[in-house]
Amino acid sequence: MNIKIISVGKLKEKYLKQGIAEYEKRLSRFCKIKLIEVPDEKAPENLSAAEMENVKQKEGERILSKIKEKEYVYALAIEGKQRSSEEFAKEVQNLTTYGKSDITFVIGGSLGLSPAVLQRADTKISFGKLTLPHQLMRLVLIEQIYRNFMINSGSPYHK
Ligand SMILES: C[S@@+](CC[C@H](N)C(=O)[O-])C[C@H]1O[C@@H](n2cnc3c(N)ncnc32)[C@H](O)[C@@H]1O
Repeated sequence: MNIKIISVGKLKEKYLKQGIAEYEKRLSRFCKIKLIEVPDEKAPENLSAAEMENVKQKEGERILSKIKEKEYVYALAIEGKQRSSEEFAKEVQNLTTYGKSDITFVIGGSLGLSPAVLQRADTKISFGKLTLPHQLMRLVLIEQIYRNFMINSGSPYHK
């Protein structure tokens, strides 16, 4: 299975980098994992609604340029569908059973994902109603992907 995580902006915090590197290492025996960062647009406080849409659109174009047609895309979105970890693990397992072995996760920038990216996505997944910082979201997501493999292999990691 090939897993790709596309996110916006450069990861700055050392503690997040270390956490993500740890899960990347753990995942390497289950799948090929690729983390892609696309440049973010400056988004100062005083942007108009149109300017905010413009930021999302530009970041969205960069995200879309990294997605191939064969990829099954999960857009991370607060308003998406919530799953339990078990449901999420089963869903990903089913995708591979039905021949979808390229799975891509997309995390938006500070203003979220553009309508074009949401439209391209095959599904939207929510990690709850709380807004998580987009950089922290990467760590939360990669841990859940690792958890998927642990659940599917019957490991006691998942209790
Ligand atoms: C700071 S949030 C963007 C907030 C923006 N107001 C929105 O509604 O998308 C940055 C990104 O992190 C991801 N994200 C944050 N919280 C999330 C949650 N609870 N569930 C799923 N994705 C989340 C989404 O991809 C979002 O685009």
